[in-house]
Amino acid sequence: MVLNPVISKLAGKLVVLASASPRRLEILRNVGLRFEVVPSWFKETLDKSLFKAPHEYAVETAKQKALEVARRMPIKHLKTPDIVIGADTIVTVDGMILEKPVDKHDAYRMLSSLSGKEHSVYTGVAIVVCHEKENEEVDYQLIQFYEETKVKFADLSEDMLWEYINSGEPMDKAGGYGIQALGGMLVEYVHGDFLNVVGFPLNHFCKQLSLIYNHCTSSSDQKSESVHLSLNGTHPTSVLSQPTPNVPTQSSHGSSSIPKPSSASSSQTHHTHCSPSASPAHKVKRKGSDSEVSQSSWTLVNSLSKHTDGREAKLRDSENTTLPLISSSGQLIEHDVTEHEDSEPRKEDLERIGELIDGFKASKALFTAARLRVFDLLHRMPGLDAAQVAQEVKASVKGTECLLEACVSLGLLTSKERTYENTDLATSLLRSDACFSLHGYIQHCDDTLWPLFSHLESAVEEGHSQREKVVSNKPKDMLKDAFHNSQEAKLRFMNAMHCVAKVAGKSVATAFDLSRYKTACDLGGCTGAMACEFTKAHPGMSVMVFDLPAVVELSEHFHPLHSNNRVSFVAGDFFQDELPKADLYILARILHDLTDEKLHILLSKIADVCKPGCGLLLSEIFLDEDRSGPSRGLLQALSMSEGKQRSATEYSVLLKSHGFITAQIRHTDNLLDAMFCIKA
Ligand SMILES: O=c1[nH]cc([C@@H]2O[C@H](COP(=O)(O)OP(=O)(O)OP(=O)(O)O)[C@@H](O)[C@H]2O)c(=O)[nH]1
Repeated sequence: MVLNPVISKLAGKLVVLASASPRRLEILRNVGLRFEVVPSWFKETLDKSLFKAPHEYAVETAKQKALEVARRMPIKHLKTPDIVIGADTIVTVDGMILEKPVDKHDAYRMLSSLSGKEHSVYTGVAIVVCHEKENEEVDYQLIQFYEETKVKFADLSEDMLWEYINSGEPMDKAGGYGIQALGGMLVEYVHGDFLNVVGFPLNHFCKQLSLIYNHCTSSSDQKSESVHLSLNGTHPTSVLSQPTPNVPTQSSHGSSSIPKPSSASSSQTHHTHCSPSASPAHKVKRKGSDSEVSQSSWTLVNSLSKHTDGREAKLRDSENTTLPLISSSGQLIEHDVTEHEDSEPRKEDLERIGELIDGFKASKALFTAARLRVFDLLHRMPGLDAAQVAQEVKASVKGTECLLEACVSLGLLTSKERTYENTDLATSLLRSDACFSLHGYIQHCDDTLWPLFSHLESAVEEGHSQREKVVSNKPKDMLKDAFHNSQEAKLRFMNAMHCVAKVAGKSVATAFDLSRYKTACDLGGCTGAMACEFTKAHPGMSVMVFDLPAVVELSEHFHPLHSNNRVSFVAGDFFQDELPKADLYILARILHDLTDEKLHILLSKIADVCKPGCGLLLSEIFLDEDRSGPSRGLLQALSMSEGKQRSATEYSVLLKSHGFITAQIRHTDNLLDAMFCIKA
């Protein structure tokens, strides 16, 4: 990165964008920053009246978004990021703070209050820098700032206002407009950073990064010094908090201190608008026990499963001496990790490789425990010991004990005095009767994908799926495979699809404002789980599930969906038969598995039946534009038979060739992303 060397300084670091905003993602990705997106779960409900100035609210919200992700990741993702970036954009006019409209009337209220006037757009940004220390603690340092841009709107007629609102664009945008798209037509002038209005003040951000990486934290000693100072309860006076001679002057807002809203964070935090400051550190201590969060003392004691502790201990041993590897013939190879390298391998590299090497063992341990219904059992009868579990699941005591211990190390179970209980994760996702159970999908992975992946080498050599090696019959299509088998196999396959639709359905169904559509058709909608989420999210909408006759026949096994009278089932083959008429078509997890030829046949059929203004909602895993992730999508491609994985732009281009214009894209942080297109 020539333009901004500091971006390249982040290469190799785990940078996390704590935001679901596709615009922030695009702004940062466009400058070559490599990062993961982990949207924040922080609810934007801080009491605005507690803030002296609106930008303080934006900064505090950005901070809470970033900290929530920084705290969650070590526990839920079992990895600690190096940097977490949070942001919050607000619009202020006539003393009011405008966020995203909740519905069309709210959008009308906002846009009419902006008509003919100048307003301010503030984006607050928080950068949380995480430092993992030798003693298994994580120190958090916080740099926060904001940027203001002034925007003047033209006078807006009622017709213009409603046309704009009905385009759907205002709904996920601060102040109810998107300056980068149709909303740009409403704007007379912009004073300040344009990208700040779009959601991220890139220039100011780069300057702050440069302060962190070029001037302030050149040595790890300095970093830890700042932590100890802040933990002593004093205001941070670390290097990060000292304005350096090179601190750029960003704007004329002068300095501001962060007030004390609901969290205790502010009590020790004083920041100037222009200079980066170290916050009182959040100190994370890893324990094998439940989490304990003490914000008031600015000390967070997070729980990490024994998994992390155990794994790190093992890696540290191997780091010093040898890395044990298992050869394909099963022999232990003592491999001197330093033998062929000039420099010692980095701890995080060893950790990453260790995770990859052991990944298959972890998957199979999970599959086996799920198959034996260990999580169901421990939900019904928590606190059993290994012998009792073994008796219930009809397995050996020795094998069961090993499996239970492995599950504890993976964060699926907890153990106390050699008795076992489910973790929250197991309770919510692994019990077969949980509302968001992935049990059926796990079974499918074990039954179908596991054998397929055992032939991966041949698949790579030959360039096609090895499905014929793992199913007795020849057809390559997964659904048809299932339908050539027993009823039980068909139901198992449907159950796998059902699980994914139930877990991802709400995120997909609520990703866009679809209130204008009254009838939808979910093509290949299987059990109707996704359709059901659409009817829940859109009270005025009815959804037809269009799927093969055999699927429709078996769908009644998936109660209580059939009690939802806004979900109906129509039997047919979308390649052969006429498609039902609807205002909105849903294609969830369909396109990635089709050949180009089939895909164009299907899209042409949808385009033919769609009138202008009809919607098409596509839900798939969207690959990063440079195809560097997410791994989930790229790994799935390894087992796909005919289709391919695409980025959001690739899907957009494909749909455009059939007359569908992409209106919005949503990276949901759930199992599936979503794209909303309108027939031109
Ligand atoms: O001209 C534009 N103005 C604003 C936007 C987009 O508006 C939203 C602002 O909302 P917020 O800061 O709360 O961010 P979210 O989208 O909810 O994502 P988080 O997960 O970060 O909370 C933001 O997406 C801007 O990009 C715009 O697009 N144009």
